[in-house]
Amino acid sequence: MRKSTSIAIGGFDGMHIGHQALFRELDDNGTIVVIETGYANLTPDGFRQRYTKHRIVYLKLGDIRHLDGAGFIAFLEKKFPKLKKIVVGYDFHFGKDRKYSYEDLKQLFKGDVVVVEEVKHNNDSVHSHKIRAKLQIGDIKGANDFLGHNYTIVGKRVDGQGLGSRELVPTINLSVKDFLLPKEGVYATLTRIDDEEHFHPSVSFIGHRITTDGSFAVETHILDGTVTCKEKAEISFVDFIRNNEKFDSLENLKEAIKKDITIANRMLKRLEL
Ligand SMILES: Cc1cc2nc3c(=O)[nH]c(=O)nc-3n(C[C@H](O)[C@H](O)[C@H](O)COP(=O)(O)O)c2cc1C
Ligand SMILES: Nc1ncnc2c1ncn2[C@@H]1O[C@H](COP(=O)(O)OP(=O)(O)OP(=O)(O)O)[C@@H](O)[C@H]1O
Repeated sequence: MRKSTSIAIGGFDGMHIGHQALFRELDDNGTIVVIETGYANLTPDGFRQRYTKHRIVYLKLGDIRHLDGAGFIAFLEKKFPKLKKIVVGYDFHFGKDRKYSYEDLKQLFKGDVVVVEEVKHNNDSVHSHKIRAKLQIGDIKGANDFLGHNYTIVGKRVDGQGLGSRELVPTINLSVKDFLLPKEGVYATLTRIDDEEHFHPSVSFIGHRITTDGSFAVETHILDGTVTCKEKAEISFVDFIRNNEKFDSLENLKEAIKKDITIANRMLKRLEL
């Protein structure tokens, strides 16, 4: 923090293409200042770091929300004594009742204030809350376009019913905390197991297993061979395949899963072209 000469400020949940436009304005000693609201569920915990090479510093909203414009600048200058440049987006607001904007920053800060113009995709303004809404309706492609990367979650391996490998297909079952889960259904995905470097093509299910025991599960079936997962896996969503369904028999579920596998293979193959 002592060395930081430029900072970008915001919530930055998702690290989407709008956020990345701000980061491009940072110099080599640039720091991303995340104001933590407690609502981050696209990139919770330390997950934002994987989407940037810049250092990230976290500030609690409660520590700064009471400050007025001058107080906020004084706070930043104390924290970053070498600060020369502040980067924010066109709609950045801060302080009590979000009363202050980039205009105030420009008036109060002695250095440069860079205001990044609205980043849009297909004429639609990119924002974290819209990405959440897209995931909740299963619009993976739309979410990924806004993110500029595949939406990715991490989970701890847990035991399943054991039914998959006996009667259907083997799956890695995951317990996922803190990440927003896309709507219930079946997805073409890429899965990284434990600390492996590469991702496996996979087909994943999120939802209540209404055909079997009714309980909620996040599971992934690996398409390129037999694997062992010790601790954790990471699922990267590529496309939506179908809704969660209740089948009359395990046979019918098995048939549906076979079709899912064919569709997932086709969707994932397109990536290699
Ligand atoms: C590709 C795929 C699609 C699935 N689709 C459904 C579904 O539509 N409805 C459902 O109730 N369960 C579905 N499941 C979950 C199965 O019910 C689950 O894998 C099975 O109960 C075995 O669970 P286990 O891994 O805990 O043994 C699906 C699983 C996979 C891998
Ligand atoms: N589409 C965008 N174009 C340009 N700047 C943006 C865009 N979205 C966010 N920013 C800027 O990035 C910083 C972080 O903003 P913030 O965390 O509020 O992102 P957001 O995507 O707007 O989130 P939410 O949807 O939850 O409001 C702010 O300085 C904001 O002005």
